[in-house]
Amino acid sequence: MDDIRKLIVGNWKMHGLKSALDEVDRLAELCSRGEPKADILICPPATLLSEMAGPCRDAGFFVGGQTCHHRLKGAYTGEISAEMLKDAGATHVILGHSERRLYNGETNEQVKAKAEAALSVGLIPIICIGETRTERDSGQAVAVVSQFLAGSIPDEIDDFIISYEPLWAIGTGLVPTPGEIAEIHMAIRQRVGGDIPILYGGSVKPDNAGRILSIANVNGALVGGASLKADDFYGIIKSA
Ligand SMILES: O=C(CO)COP(=O)(O)O
Repeated sequence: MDDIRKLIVGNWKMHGLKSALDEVDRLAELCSRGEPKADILICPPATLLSEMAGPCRDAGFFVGGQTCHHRLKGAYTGEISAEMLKDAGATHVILGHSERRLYNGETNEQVKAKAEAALSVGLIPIICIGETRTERDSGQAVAVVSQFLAGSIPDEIDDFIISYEPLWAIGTGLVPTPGEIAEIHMAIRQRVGGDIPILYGGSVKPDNAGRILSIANVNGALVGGASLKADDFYGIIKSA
């Protein structure tokens, strides 16, 4: 559905010391010059979440986590629970990002359990899915994405967000053609129904955001590198 309000998400990944709060101030200043037509969500490292929640709320931005544990509490050294994210001011949590699937071995089953934990405390999960270059080149992109969807979305929920992030487009400057994005987003739309926002992620920049965000069933963007500097991120927000 193209009448879903666009959502532009900044995934800061493992970037950002306290000095990054200046970028939030700068973004707030840029956005205050004109009413943004998109919702804005920043997902900083967990260490910055509490401190960023206040300034973000004042500026009308949401803040979110980058992952959470599937249990709400317990003896899990180094982990962070959905409830802790919520307590720190988060409204959303990114789950199943390909970097976590790759480096932390996250499976669809774990992503699904994490999404259930997030939903149980009122956080909106942003579930990431996407194919590798090899899978795309062998014509399996739609099938791979469908498998991710079938495996990682909890049953009977209607408050979640999907982000399609082809692995080969993350941090590479490569972007699928509009037709390729449209095909995958349509396949996702058919699976999740009309009201679920579907984001695109992977090398979204100020100079290609307008083109990407105008593709059917693209309801927003999940932005990595270009979300770290307020001016770049605002360039994307403006395109929405
Ligand atoms: O992984 C991404 C967002 O989650 C995309 O990262 P880039 O925008 O740096 O390609």
